[in-house]
Amino acid sequence: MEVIRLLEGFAAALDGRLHLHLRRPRRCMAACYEGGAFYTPHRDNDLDPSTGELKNRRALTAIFYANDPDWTIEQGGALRCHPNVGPAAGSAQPLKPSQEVPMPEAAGAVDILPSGGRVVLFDSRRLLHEVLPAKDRRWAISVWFVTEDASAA
Ligand SMILES: O=C(O)CCC(=O)C(=O)O
Ligand SMILES: [Fe+2]
Repeated sequence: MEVIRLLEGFAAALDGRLHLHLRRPRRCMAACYEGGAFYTPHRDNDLDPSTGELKNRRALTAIFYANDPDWTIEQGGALRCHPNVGPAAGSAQPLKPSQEVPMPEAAGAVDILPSGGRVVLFDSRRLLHEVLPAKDRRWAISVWFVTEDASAA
């Protein structure tokens, strides 16, 4: 599939510079949000508070949006990123979700519209993010690149 190859290309280019030892996953996900669907703030990989270990092996999230390229802010569905919250990865004392979820307009939140053709890459273990309610049907194809050793990189 062309989209997956595209995302793999971006991941490989990043790996070439950052030496994350990324591995191609076996699966990808096509997600369709409809009728005001949203996704609350989360990390794609996080520390399990009970064990202090990362919950999975996801290291890099890569998303391709398969929507109208002229998606507008009125259509909702932005990917809201909170780069100034956290990071959880590697932290001995992860914040509790109730402590770390900022107010919507909290310092430094960045909204990315899911415009068709747009590709977003981010650190699965660090970036707190959410999907705002989408008024129109919203497609996203996601690939989570993993590392052999979750503690690596
Ligand atoms: O579709 C998006 O923009 C992000 C979705 C997401 O955060 C997830 O599936 O973990
Ligand atoms: Fe996510």
